[in-house]
Amino acid sequence: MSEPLLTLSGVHTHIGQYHILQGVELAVPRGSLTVLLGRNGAGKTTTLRTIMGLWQASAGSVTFDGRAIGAMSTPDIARAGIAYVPESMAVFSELTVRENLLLAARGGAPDGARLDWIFGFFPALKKFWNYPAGNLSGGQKQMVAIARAIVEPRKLLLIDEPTKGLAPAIIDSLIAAFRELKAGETTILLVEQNFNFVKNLGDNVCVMDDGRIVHAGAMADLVADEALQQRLLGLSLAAHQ
Ligand SMILES: Nc1ncnc2c1ncn2[C@@H]1O[C@H](COP(=O)(O)OP(=O)(O)OP(=O)(O)O)[C@@H](O)[C@H]1O
Repeated sequence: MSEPLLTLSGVHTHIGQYHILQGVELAVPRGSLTVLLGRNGAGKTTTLRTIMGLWQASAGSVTFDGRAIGAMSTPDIARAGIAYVPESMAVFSELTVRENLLLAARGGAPDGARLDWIFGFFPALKKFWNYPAGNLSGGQKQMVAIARAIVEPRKLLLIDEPTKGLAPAIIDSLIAAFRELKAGETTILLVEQNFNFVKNLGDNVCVMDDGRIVHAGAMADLVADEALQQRLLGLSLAAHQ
């Protein structure tokens, strides 16, 4: 088997005086969609922010595509091929959808074929192309945020809870978009609390609790084992079904 695209080994992260990540071990295989599940406050967002260099790990290593990225700056990590879609949907409200995407394209104006591909699963973006992004609904803003991350090919997408607050029809278009991305060889690390959304989408699953990975395996194995689901996800399932 080839080396994972991303590996976290013994990663500890402190935020101020708080010891949040406590030895995270995580491997994201190339071309896979890996889901990071866990209850509120488990450390999922902190893991993504640590990978992105927004928090500095106090110990351990982060390796991406064969390079140690733990000491690199966030812009350098982005240039290395990682895109991050935070939970807060990073869009520029005053700018149009078009301008939001143009700004995200580092290599000049986005390729027309790529835009058509994005419009294929997010038609609303074409419709509201010249509207300020701030006027869009929450689901549409989420589409803009994801479109910004995929406007150019990236090796790895980090996506934090994309379904939060979204209507089922929009969740369906997100599922289609993630399937397409995966088919196009983009590796995805997806933080979610909505098990129903990810159970047919993820190849692998990691479950976090108290700043550590407490389970890692194939999603199909977790889906087939209700006792394990209950043990690992009882709290979050009860809260989110
Ligand atoms: N800026 C911060 N200052 C202090 N503590 C923080 C900060 N950000 C996160 N934490 C704490 O770190 C812990 C992990 O938070 P994190 O956001 O990583 O969890 P999460 O698993 O993503 O949770 P959720 O599903 O609720 O988003 C929590 O106890 C949280 O209160």
